[in-house]
Amino acid sequence: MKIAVLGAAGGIGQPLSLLLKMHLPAGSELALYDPAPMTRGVAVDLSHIPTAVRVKGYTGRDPDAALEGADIVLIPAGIARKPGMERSDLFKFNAGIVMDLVQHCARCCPAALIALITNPVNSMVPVAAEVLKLAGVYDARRLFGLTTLDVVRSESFCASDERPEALPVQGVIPVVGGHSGNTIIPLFSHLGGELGDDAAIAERIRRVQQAGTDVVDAKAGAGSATLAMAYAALRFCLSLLRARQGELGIIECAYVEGGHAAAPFFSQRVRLGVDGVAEVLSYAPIHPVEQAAIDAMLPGLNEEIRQGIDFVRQLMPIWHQVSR
Ligand SMILES: NC(=O)c1ccc[n+]([C@@H]2O[C@H](COP(=O)([O-])OP(=O)(O)OC[C@H]3O[C@@H](n4cnc5c(N)ncnc54)[C@H](O)[C@@H]3O)[C@@H](O)[C@H]2O)c1
Ligand SMILES: O=C(O)C[C@H](O)C(=O)O
Repeated sequence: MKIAVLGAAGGIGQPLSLLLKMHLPAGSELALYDPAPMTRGVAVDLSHIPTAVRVKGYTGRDPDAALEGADIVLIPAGIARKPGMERSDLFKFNAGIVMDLVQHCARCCPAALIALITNPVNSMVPVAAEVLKLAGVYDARRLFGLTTLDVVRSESFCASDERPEALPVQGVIPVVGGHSGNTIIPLFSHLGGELGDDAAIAERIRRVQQAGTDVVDAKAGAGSATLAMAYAALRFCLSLLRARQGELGIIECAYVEGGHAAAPFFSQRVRLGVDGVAEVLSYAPIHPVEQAAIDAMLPGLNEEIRQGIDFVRQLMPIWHQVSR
């Protein structure tokens, strides 16, 4: 299997590449692309770790050599938030980057599974979908927005300093909706047991929704979540790989197209198979507080989706003229 990381020299890209070098199955190939000149150095550095994973660094203007033959493409390319910013403020910088990179994916590895980390995820996945559609290679089963960090946080927040052993079984708490502010809806009701009153449930949801901003504020201008994100992306990538190699029963949450009546793209539990999403799974039944949170955020989520689609539909014709 060949795994390409686009944005590999960045805050997420470096620890993610390290984790991949350590945990990918023996014989895998890791292709690291970033326009930052240090990328080859990152690859040389990682190549000194004695695991049976080949690493190669690529820089320069386009990622084609890194993408050639890739089975999975992980994209943490683009800028991150600073205090006071919303994820949506990143749209104008990151949409062009994603549009460009996904065009290269369409050309060089049209059958690859693509997992987008770049924010705002709620709009970037529709951007990528439109690009792939225009290139004639779109398959909704193969495109994912990464929301695993919300799942990871929901699991972590079940434990506390007093009860570090309270971590739930991995994957039991689905996080649905999207990946920004109130579109992030962790369904703690799936844990079963005593949930507390409505205010307590709402507060648990709010804590997960706020978690990204807490990191941004705590890093005080030096970026957003990188380390837990790298862990989350590794976890998701290994699930994709296991499913691609035929293992059954692999379930993850991800922001994908289809499967939800109220929004064309929605983060939900999916069963993974050889070609990506094999089945979108129901998250019912849920608590009324969780349902109210979903209902309240849907207009905003649909607006973010529309922004991504419109961006590509307006820009792609101009883009093609300029690049001809
Ligand atoms: N989905 C999530 O849960 C989640 C979590 C954390 C961060 N993020 C997002 O991930 C993105 C990256 O965050 P970061 O902290 O690694 O940022 P960063 O600035 O540290 O790194 C981004 C990297 O992207 C590279 N880059 C820029 N243009 C590129 C291009 N055209 N092709 C390839 N690489 C390119 C830069 O050179 C840089 O190395 C941000 O948009 C951030 O908001 C998402
Ligand atoms: O909050 C951010 O800007 C980064 C990421 O989306 C996160 O949830 O940590």
